Amino acid sequence: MTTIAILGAGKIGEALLAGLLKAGRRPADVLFTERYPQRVVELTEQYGVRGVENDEAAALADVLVVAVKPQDIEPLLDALAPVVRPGTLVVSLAAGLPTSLYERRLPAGTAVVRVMPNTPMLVGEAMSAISAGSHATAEHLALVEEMLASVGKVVRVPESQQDAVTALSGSGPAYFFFLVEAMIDAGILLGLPRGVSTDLIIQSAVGAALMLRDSGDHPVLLREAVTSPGGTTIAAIRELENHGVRAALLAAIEAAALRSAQLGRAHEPSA
Ligand SMILES: NC(=O)C1=CN([C@@H]2O[C@H](COP(=O)(O)OP(=O)(O)OC[C@H]3O[C@@H](n4cnc5c(N)ncnc54)[C@H](OP(=O)(O)O)[C@@H]3O)[C@@H](O)[C@H]2O)C=CC1
Ligand SMILES: O=C(O)[C@@H]1CCC=N1
Repeated sequence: MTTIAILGAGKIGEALLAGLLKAGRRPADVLFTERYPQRVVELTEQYGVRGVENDEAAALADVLVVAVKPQDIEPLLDALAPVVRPGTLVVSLAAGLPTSLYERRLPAGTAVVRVMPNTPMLVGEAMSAISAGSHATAEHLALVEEMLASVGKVVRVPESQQDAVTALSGSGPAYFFFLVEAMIDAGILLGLPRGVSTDLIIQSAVGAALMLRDSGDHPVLLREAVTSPGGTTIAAIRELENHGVRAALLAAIEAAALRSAQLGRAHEPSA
């Protein structure tokens, strides 16, 4: 069985850890690293997996999944470079960081696959996009695809599209949580108890998400089916358009993609 080490078991690293175990991977086949001993204890107690140092992970694992913040990548790669074994596959989950950065800093020929996942991995509903670095083979891509398919959906994209993917599905869950939060507040404004408002909105979000996924209908058709002539929905839609919500989403997602590209540029040799 392939041994996977997750380097940096924070929010997305833990989501992957939990998702892999939930999908049936044996705790003995999953390792993680973390900076603080207390976090190591917590994760070990919760998941029954072993916390190790980064150099030990490099010695033991077939796949090293890098899940630290882009700002923490340089010291981690410095620590890994002398200990990464030939044949190890490095999988990057970090926003913005190109595979060329890893290839420059790790031993020549290291196979790297860049992945942009999202936190619904925790419930087996991740959306992950994967791209091969220049030394990653079809087998490497297939291995990463298989690993991520156990915790959600996977698509293959050219690496040049990863900043856009990061802005859409990487950050995407946050936009939906933000909308839900605002809609719950609208219920409060209308005088509903917070618990009732929360139940109404979350179940509406779940129902709408399932219709989007399972009906095969375009979102416009689904929205039109809710929008009765002279009714309540069109009164709300007019306000959303008046307040530029569509334009705000375009601008917000464009800003996220630009930030992803900027995070990558910060690690270019001349930067
Ligand atoms: N959160 C998300 O929804 C998504 C995040 N990502 C990407 O995943 C990466 C991690 O993000 P996220 O999980 O949110 O961040 P977190 O800060 O929650 O997780 C990163 C973890 O790595 C630890 N860490 C840092 N350096 C080391 C090291 N050298 N060795 C071991 N552990 C280390 C951090 O410790 P400490 O707390 O001490 O800093 C932290 O616990 C980022 O690159 C991000 O772009 C990708 C898709 C979605
Ligand atoms: O906000 C971030 O930078 C990370 C990457 C995608 C989602 N969270």
